[in-house]
Amino acid sequence: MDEHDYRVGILGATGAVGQTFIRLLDDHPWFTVTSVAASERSAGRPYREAANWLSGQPIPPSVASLEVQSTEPEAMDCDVVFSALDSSVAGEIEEAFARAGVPVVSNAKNYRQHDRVPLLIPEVNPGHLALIDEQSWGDGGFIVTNPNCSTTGLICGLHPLMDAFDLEAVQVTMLQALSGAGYPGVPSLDAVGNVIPHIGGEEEKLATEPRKILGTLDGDRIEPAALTLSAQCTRVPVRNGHLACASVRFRDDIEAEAVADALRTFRAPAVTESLPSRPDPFVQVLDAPDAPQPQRHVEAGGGMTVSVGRVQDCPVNDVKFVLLSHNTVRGAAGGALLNAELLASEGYLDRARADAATEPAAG
Ligand SMILES: NC(=O)C1=CN([C@@H]2O[C@H](COP(=O)(O)OP(=O)(O)OC[C@H]3O[C@@H](n4cnc5c(N)ncnc54)[C@H](OP(=O)(O)O)[C@@H]3O)[C@@H](O)[C@H]2O)C=CC1
Ligand SMILES: N[C@@H](CC(=O)OP(=O)(O)O)C(=O)O
Repeated sequence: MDEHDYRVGILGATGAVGQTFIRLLDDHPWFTVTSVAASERSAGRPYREAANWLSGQPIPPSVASLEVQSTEPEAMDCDVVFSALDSSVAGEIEEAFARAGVPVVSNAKNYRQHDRVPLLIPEVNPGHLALIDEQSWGDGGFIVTNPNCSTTGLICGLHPLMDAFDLEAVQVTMLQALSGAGYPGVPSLDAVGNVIPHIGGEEEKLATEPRKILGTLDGDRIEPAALTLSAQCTRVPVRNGHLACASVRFRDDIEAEAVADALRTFRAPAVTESLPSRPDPFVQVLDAPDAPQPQRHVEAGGGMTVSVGRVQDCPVNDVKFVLLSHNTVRGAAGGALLNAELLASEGYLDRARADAATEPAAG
């Protein structure tokens, strides 16, 4: 048996992100999917019938035959749940699992701004995991979230710059893929040959989530980073891959070459080294004048490596660049999986399992 060996339940398993979890967890060395849950529309049916499977690869046979459960703690036989629930129901359901002593690794937005809930990218703010010790749902359960998909990609590019320099402000225009809107998502007549310059709530998330992620843990709270960030978010007819056209301003005198160098030489913290889904490199800098492109570069590092190109001096801010990240892998299920791997390697899942074995689950 591996040092790490956990039974995983997936909440919202039939949806687009839930399916990506199932795909990424196939043959995972530490995690085995033992339960899948979704709405009452799907509960009671075999997974292969309940899910409108979107991937070209077949459903892993061990999952295809599982019966879909209702999203109640007592219906799920697992050590940890991954949540890909619709945000209209995620808040209540995730809380019920945490109160029942189950660790919740959530991809939904509901608890991202909760004072005691880490908004986590393992390579960026692994120390924020300590907030878990301040959570008090009962019975050892806890909630950890990953950021919005656009936020995740952008932060992967900004964190090495904040590490190396005194970053003051960021202006970014996001070109966001259709898969970010789930399935079936944006109506085809709105999407094809068009750009929609509004994604509900997205610009607000980009204004707030980075400040928490890049903030400093101060006792039992995060002191938000002093960073000014303004975003414009558009939906474009691309299948996968959110592209960010960004410019950054520093408090010191920094040029494009130094920015490219900081991105190339950044090394993720040692605590991430043993994590199976950790990409290497974390960020790749591409020199071709027409890179990065969603079609060519979105699958870098299995969808976990962020690509940066067109790093240039900028007459308005100091430096500008184009950044590409996989919105449903690095920005959703893959990011959450990496969070769960960090929880495992730092002992949080073993601790929760030990607590669950000694205390009766909440009713
Ligand atoms: N980090 C990020 O940036 C991203 C986050 N997301 C977030 O991930 C989540 C899932 O997104 P996506 O997969 O696209 O959404 P989908 O609509 O494809 O899937 C939603 C899932 O939630 C289930 N569900 C819906 N209503 C209920 C209910 N009342 N009770 C129990 N389960 C329910 C559905 O079950 P059923 O099939 O039975 O209806 C389905 O499994 C959302 O919160 C979304 O915002 C998504 C993309 C990127
Ligand atoms: N809004 C994102 C996807 C998403 O669901 O984001 P969030 O996890 O912040 O709700 C997009 O459209 O690409």
